[in-house]
Amino acid sequence: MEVDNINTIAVLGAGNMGHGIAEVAALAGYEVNLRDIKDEFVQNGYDQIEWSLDKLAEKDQISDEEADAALDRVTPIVDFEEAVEDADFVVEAVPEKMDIKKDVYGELEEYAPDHTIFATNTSSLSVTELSEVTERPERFCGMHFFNPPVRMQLVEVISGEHTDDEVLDLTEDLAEAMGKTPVRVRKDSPGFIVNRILVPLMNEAAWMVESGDYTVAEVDSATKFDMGLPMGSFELADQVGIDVGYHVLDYMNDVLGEAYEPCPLLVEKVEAEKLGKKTGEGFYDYDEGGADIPTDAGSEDAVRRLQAVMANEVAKLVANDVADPDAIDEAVMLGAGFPEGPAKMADDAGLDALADTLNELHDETGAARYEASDYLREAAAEGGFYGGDEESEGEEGAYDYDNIRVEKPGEMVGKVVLDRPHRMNTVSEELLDELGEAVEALTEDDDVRALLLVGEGDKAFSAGADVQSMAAGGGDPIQAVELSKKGQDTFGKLEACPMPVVAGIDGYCLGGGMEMATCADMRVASDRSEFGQPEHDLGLLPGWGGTQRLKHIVGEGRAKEIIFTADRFEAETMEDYGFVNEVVEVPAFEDRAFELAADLAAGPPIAQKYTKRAMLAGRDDTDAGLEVESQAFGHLMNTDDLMEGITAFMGDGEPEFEGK
Ligand SMILES: C/C=C/C(=O)SCCNC(=O)CCNC(=O)[C@H](O)C(C)(C)COP(=O)(O)OP(=O)(O)OC[C@H]1O[C@@H](n2cnc3c(N)ncnc32)[C@H](O)[C@@H]1OP(=O)(O)O
Repeated sequence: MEVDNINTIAVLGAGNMGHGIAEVAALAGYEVNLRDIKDEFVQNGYDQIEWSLDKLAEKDQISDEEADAALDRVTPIVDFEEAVEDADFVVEAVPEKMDIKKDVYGELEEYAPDHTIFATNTSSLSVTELSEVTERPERFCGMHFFNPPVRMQLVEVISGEHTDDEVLDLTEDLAEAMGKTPVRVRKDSPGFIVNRILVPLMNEAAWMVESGDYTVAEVDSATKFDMGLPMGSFELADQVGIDVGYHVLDYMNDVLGEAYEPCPLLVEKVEAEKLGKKTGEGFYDYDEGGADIPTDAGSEDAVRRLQAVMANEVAKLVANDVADPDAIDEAVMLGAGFPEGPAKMADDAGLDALADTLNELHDETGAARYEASDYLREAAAEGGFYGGDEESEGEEGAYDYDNIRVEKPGEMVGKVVLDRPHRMNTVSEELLDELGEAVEALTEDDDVRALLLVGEGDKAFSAGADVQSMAAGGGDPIQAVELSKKGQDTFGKLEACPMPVVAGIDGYCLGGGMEMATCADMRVASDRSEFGQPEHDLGLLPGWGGTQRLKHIVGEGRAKEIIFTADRFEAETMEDYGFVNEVVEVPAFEDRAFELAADLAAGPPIAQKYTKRAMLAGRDDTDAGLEVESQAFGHLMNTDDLMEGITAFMGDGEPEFEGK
């Protein structure tokens, strides 16, 4: 079966995950049978879908017509046979109890057509064990969505022991057709990828406090502000539910052994029913304002310990062939919002140092959880999980980055894609470094004569500085000055790049993202794009050149309006203000942005370079600009490009400039 043969999807269970998955499937154009055991359950799920679709339409993420059409595709059903008899694919999302799920599969096998694929949305149970209840274990896999499915990009596609590869391929195709990013989990291993990293992290946080060496505030400050993770470890445990984390850990403990022994601190919380946010109290008291994490209570020791434990989990997953480091990193960034994956973080920290930390803790405590996996040392000897190959040449020659992609789509265009769609292509320090390097390398690349700068995905060009990784600086003023300078300098490279630069903007273009786009020579935007400098709303100012560069494009009055109001502006308004050169409807946007870049790439490189240089030099000093202009005018007299241009003009042809 191919993904195109899937028309009807049955979603079993209309709870939080079930109705969310049904919504995603309906939005992707599938007929969806949403089934639960009682009318009121299934109706409640249906109402939630309606509410969520309305919200998407309110936010202009879909049109009213698309919302209505998606809802029309969902049929709420209680009768089991009716729900599955015409289903090509079934996603089961009933409660996380082995017995309940097994009963459901018994019934499902009875009524589902032979060709139907079964996928369980379990986050913690064995896919293999569930598959063995059915008569089609080879057409059974895990399809683990994250909560809420409509917003979370990641789907872990898990192979059971008997699953056919074609079934995994098809399930990945289906996840992509639903607009999600699938990550393959090659083995049915407890916690799969994301929970396998997060749950031991929470457990280690608890052991650190249990040992008396750290407080909750110190561990959470280290996690959130030193490591830059979206939440403190305890804050995360409270958010997920301490009981949920505990049950996954308990299962890991059963299957994987002593290294996953739950910390007594977690057990105490579960026994006292202080389960986190949902019960009003966990590690934090939510009647008293919840998590209030100090920005400066972390320490290098605490960070190293948490990183060492995560690195050990990465090593075990890789050694056991569950997933590769890049799949682990992608899954954890998409599923847990980490700014960087745990394998990359561990490589940066140094695997030998992390293994030493584990050894020291093991010597001190004798606890199995600190036994370093053999593979951790092996990977260290090979230069890291990525084998020290981060600098190696990728398909596009030397262009191999983590936060951006460089492509050469032809016609002498160098395309730079801001590639952090899981975080709205926000700009981290690493992204700045990579962008600066890429602009320099592209400038030297003979195959490239114009740059096209775009954002990955359809949500954002860039939503600005990554506030989370900015907070990871712990609010240090000196570091912030340096960060501001780095952004100014990097975008300055774009501005001073001798080639024409086009920014292709589709979606949000905010804060630092707008400051980056300001440094392009021309801006093409889709009609759904929104612009703004929201920094004043955060008590900041546009510190990557926004106070200086924007006014040269829109004038000081408009620049002040944009910065002081911190409002969001539509593409057409920004066209009126002179910021956007051209607004294009969404379907035509990509082609038009490329076409403009390709047009500019066909222009005379030397004249273009000097034009940019003269205009930049003349920005604050017209005489200096005029001087550059006249000198450049003289230089151009001596170029082959001038002859080519004039000959083509006389002969009525198109010039072919060579930059000579
Ligand atoms: C010197 C330069 C300074 C600056 O640039 S300061 C930053 C300026 N930028 C902003 O203030 C924009 C902040 N973001 C927003 O206002 C909203 O987001 C949007 C309007 C862009 C989108 O809203 P919606 O569609 O409702 O999505 P969502 O749930 O808010 O965001 C999706 C995920 O993206 C993360 N995110 C968005 N912007 C940033 C950011 N600037 N820094 C870090 N993360 C960001 C969110 O947190 C969330 O993540 P999760 O799904 O994990 O909850």
